[in-house]
Amino acid sequence: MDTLPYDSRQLKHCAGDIIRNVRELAAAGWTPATSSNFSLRLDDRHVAITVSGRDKGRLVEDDIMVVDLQGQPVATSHRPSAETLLHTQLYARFAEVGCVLHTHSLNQTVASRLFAGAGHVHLEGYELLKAFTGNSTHETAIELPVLPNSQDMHTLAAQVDALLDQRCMWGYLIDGHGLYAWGRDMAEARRHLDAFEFLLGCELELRKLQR
Ligand SMILES: CSCCC(=O)C(=O)COP(=O)(O)O
Ligand SMILES: [Zn+2]
Repeated sequence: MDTLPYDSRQLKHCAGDIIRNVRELAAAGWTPATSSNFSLRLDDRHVAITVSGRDKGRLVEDDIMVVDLQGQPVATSHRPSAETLLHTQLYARFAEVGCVLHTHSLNQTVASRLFAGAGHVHLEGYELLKAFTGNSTHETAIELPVLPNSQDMHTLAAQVDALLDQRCMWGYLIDGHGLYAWGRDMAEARRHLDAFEFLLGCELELRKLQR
């Protein structure tokens, strides 16, 4: 009999979705050296998230585990991502958030260093801004926040909460670290992640050309 507090078929479904998508992100070089972490909402109290320290390009079903909305492991001895709190804070705060993706691509990491002083990356006038839910024209701008890095997830989560108190956003950079992006489901979170990656690449190229 299944006595788990979540639907194990749903976990299997989520694990497959994470594995398929992360394989593509890893093939693009966005998850170097066991970096990055990924999650999907299972239900209103549980989240499927990657186990800490695994090679994200070679994930198997056993590399996806369940945590509650406080980030505590549920019915498993696995250790969840070291950055679990940065995922669960979004699920706990927004009932509509269904997926959180975190990657360490070269563009994301270089941009986080370059724009750390400004505290944000200004993205304006790009057609691709329409990839972000809520935008319907290129005649708009997004400030992608760049937060100071910390090994203390409570410090990082407090910075994110302070930003979310002020504005609606679909992602942020952490200095010298990488990008967090989210959405209502995997497709939307992937679209946001892909759009941030492309736009950061554009900004870095422009900086090179303007030198
Ligand atoms: C070797 S990468 C350092 C940790 C990190 O930033 C990351 O994204 C992966 O951590 P996890 O515990 O989720 O494997
Ligand atoms: Zn990371």
